[in-house]
Amino acid sequence: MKWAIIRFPGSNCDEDARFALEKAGLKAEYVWHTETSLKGFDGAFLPGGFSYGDYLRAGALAAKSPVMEEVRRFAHQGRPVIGVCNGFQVLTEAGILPGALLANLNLHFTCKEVGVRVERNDLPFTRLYQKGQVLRLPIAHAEGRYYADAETLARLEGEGLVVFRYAPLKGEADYNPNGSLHDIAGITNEKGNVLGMMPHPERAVDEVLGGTDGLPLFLGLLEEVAG
Ligand SMILES: NC(=O)CC[C@H](N)C(=O)O
Repeated sequence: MKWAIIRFPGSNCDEDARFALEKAGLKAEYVWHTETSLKGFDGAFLPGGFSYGDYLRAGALAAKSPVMEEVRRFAHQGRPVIGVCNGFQVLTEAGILPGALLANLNLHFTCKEVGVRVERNDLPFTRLYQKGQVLRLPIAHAEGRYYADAETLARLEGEGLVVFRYAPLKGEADYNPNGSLHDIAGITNEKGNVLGMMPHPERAVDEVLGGTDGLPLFLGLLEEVAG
């Protein structure tokens, strides 16, 4: 299974994404955002970073890149698409996932480890986790506050599209790092083939990085093909 790691001007987690995918045994290649075809690829990974310097709104300009039409096609065809951090922002700005990522409530760039609860494990991305398991993953963002209108939120909850929620690691009361509604850290689409999340699983795939809780997400993608 070959993954396209989409590079926008200002992407900075592209190499981390490649490291994680390859560590899990998957093939990955970088694809510049001006490409109009993802022929030969099975999945698309939109990495974190500051595409277009986060001008206008994080992800807003990258969402208009030529390659995004292909990413949209992948999403509709049921192929796996993952957007992490800035990648999640791009997916919402492109309308591929609902809602928006607003400025953190504290108005600070927040870089720390957080608890992230797995809400469903019937997706390729989460099949190797237990439902209810709390992962320790890093976040690093200024615009990570998940927001959606009441109707969209009700639909997300009603259809079980919330995949990850911020949760206490050690019983702390202030576990939601950015003010996301319903503590939402990651969502999927109706088909369950598109994942957008603010925490960085690709930065938690080796003890030397401080933890390995992100690795099963990538290993799960491998199982999908093997199984
Ligand atoms: N690591 C990231 O992708 C975070 C950057 C992101 N554009 C932000 O909201 O700050």
